[in-house]
Amino acid sequence: MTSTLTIRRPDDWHVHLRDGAMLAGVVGHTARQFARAIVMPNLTPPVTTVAAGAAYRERILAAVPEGMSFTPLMTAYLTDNSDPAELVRGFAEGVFTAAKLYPAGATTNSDSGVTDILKIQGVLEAMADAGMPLCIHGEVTQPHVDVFDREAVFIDQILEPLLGRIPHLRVIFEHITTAEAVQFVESAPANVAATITPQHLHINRNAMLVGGIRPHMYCLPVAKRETHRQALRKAATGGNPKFFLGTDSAPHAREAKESACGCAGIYNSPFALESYLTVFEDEGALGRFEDFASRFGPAFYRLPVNEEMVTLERVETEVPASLDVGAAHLVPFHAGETLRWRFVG
Ligand SMILES: NC(=O)N[C@@H](CC(=O)O)C(=O)O
Ligand SMILES: [Zn+2]
Ligand SMILES: [Zn+2]
Repeated sequence: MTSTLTIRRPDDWHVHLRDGAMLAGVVGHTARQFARAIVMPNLTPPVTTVAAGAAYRERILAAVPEGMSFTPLMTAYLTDNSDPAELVRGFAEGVFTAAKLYPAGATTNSDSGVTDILKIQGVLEAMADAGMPLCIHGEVTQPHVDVFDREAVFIDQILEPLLGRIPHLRVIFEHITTAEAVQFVESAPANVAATITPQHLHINRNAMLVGGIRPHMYCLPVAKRETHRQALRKAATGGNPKFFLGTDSAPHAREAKESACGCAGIYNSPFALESYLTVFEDEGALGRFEDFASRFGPAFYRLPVNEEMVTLERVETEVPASLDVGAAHLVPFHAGETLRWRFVG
C-alpha cells in the first residue's frame, strides 16, 4: 500500500491568477504546489503587448508570498489587431511563453478576442515560424450551436482547418472536455497537445444540474456527459505525452458565482494535486502521475523539468466550504469534501 508519493515538482500549464487584491489572495495557492504556471492573459484590459506582459509578470512576482519560489510563464492575448512582430519579439525576449486564442465571446473576458481566425492568419504563421506555442480556448460561439457541442464543432470548423493551413503550428488545445477532443489530439502530429483540468476528470454535467443547480460546478467549456469524462480519464492517466496538467483554476467571488447570471470558472488551485491524484489512484495509474504532472508539460513547451521534489501522502484532507482570500470569499472545487491525499510540500 503506497502511503507517500514523491515526484518532481509539477507545473500548471493553464491558470488564472487575476490581478490586484485577487492576485494577492490566490497566487500563494498556485505557488505552494507548482514551480511554474502558464498564466492566462484575460485581464481587463487584456494583456496584449510585451510591456503589459512584463508588467503583469512583475505584479505576480511581487504578490508571491515570502519564502515561496514561483515562475509565472506569461501569455499574450490575441485580438483581431494583434501585431505579429510584437508577439514574436515578446517570445524572443522571454516575456511571452505562448499566445492565447479566445474566440470572441467564448468565455470570461473574451470580448476582445478573435472574431474570425482568418483575420490572424499572418500572426499565426509568424508564431509557427518562430516556434511560439498557441494556447486555444476551443469553442465556437455561434448562437445556434448548443453549448454542449461547441468544443466538438470547434474541432471541425476551426482547429482541423487551421492545422491544415499551418501544419507546423505548435498548439495546446486547452481544458479539453470531450471524447472528440481526445481522439483529435491522439491522432494529430506531435506538435498538438492538450491540457486537462481536475474538474473535467471528476464531474460530468449531472454534478452541475441534478438535485438543484450548482454554480460552483460551472465552468467553460461546460462539463459534458459521463462518456466524455471517461474518455478524459483514460487520456490523462494513459501515459500519452500529449496530455498534461492544466488546472484552469479560475477564481470568481462567491457572490459572482451564486447569481442569476453566474460567472464561469472553478477555483481548484488550493487542492489541485490532491484532486488529480485521487483520479490517478482510482484509475490504477499512480505510477504515471509524475509524467502527467511534471514531465509531459515541460517536454511539450521545450523547458527543463523541475529539479526539486515534492511529496504527497495518503492522508485525508478536508476541503473547506469556503476560503477567505482577503479580496473575496471563494468556494473551492471539492468544497466540504474529504480528499484521500495531502500535499506535504
Ligand atoms: N474556465 C472558465 O470557466 N473561466 C475562465 C476562462 C476560461 O478559461 O475559459 C475564467 O477566466 O474565469
Ligand atoms: Zn478557456
Ligand atoms: Zn482558463
